[in-house]
Amino acid sequence: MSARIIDGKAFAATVRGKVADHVARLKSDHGITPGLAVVLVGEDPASEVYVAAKHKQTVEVGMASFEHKLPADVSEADLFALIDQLNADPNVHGILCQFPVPDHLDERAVVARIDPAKDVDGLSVVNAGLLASGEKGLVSCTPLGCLMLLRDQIDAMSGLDAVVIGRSNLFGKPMAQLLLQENCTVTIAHSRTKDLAAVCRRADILVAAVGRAEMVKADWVKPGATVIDVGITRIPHPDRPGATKLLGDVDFAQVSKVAGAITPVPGGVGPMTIACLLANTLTACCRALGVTEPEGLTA
Ligand SMILES: Nc1nc2c(c(=O)[nH]1)N[C@@H](CN(C=O)c1ccc(C(=O)N[C@@H](CCC(=O)O)C(=O)O)cc1)CN2
Repeated sequence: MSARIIDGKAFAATVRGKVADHVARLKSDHGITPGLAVVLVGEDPASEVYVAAKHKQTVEVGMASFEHKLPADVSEADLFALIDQLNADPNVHGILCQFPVPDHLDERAVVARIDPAKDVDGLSVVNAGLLASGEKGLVSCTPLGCLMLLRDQIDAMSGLDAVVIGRSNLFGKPMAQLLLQENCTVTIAHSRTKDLAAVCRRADILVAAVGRAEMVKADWVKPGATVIDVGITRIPHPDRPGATKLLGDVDFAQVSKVAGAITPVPGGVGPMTIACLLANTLTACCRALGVTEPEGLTA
């Protein structure tokens, strides 16, 4: 048996299309252009690529993009002054600081400085608390993207066993909350979980976000399960000197023979992250204006 390959790149394009349609309506009906501000501290090469992609896709869906690049040694006070200015700017509906930030800055303090209504990364304590309470907030982009892919793949998630490997605030915890909201029976597994393979084998939905390349093997997966791979590890390409290759947390070649459906890396979950960031910015803008929110773009 060979698993269905979940095409996250195509799905993300559909999400961006829906966002663009709604942005056009906001402009024509209300004269409003949603705006996203992205703050990049330092020169991490991967972050520069992601921030450039965010800018390009923001403009493509018709939103305003505000990019702020700060030096790696920027003080916390200067970074906070910029965030305060963005919080107060009525043309900015979403704000995010690209992670990781340099070591002298505290990611949690940075997130806490952002107005929760503009926290389109959904990482603030307020938004995490709203999600945990089942109330309306802004949901972290990568878990929201995984939820959209799962809803598209599985007709009835209610009652299914879901295992999330990874317990980060950015991904594992919000992912587990979203699966719980879908009435799954949810287990959060992590580095201290006993017999991780056996725990994973129970899952109808297995979501891997451990950050260890190809850790999830075929005998960890229940036949027919839906497998979502959130890992991205870049390694030197085995056949092409100087080139690199991306690996997920799942051994794709092995697991795709057992799973019912699986996301590839690249082209699975990754593209959904930026698509959901745009969806969150649109949602934040609609809420700020008190106008109808788009359907199907939130949890
Ligand atoms: N403030 C945040 N920082 C970071 C986040 C985040 O959600 N908020 N997530 C990641 C980086 N990221 C977006 O910021 C991101 C990661 C991956 C992709 C993506 O499209 N990946 C492609 C492969 C791209 C490549 O070739 O490298 C894929 O998987 O197909 C988009 C965005 C950390 N920081």
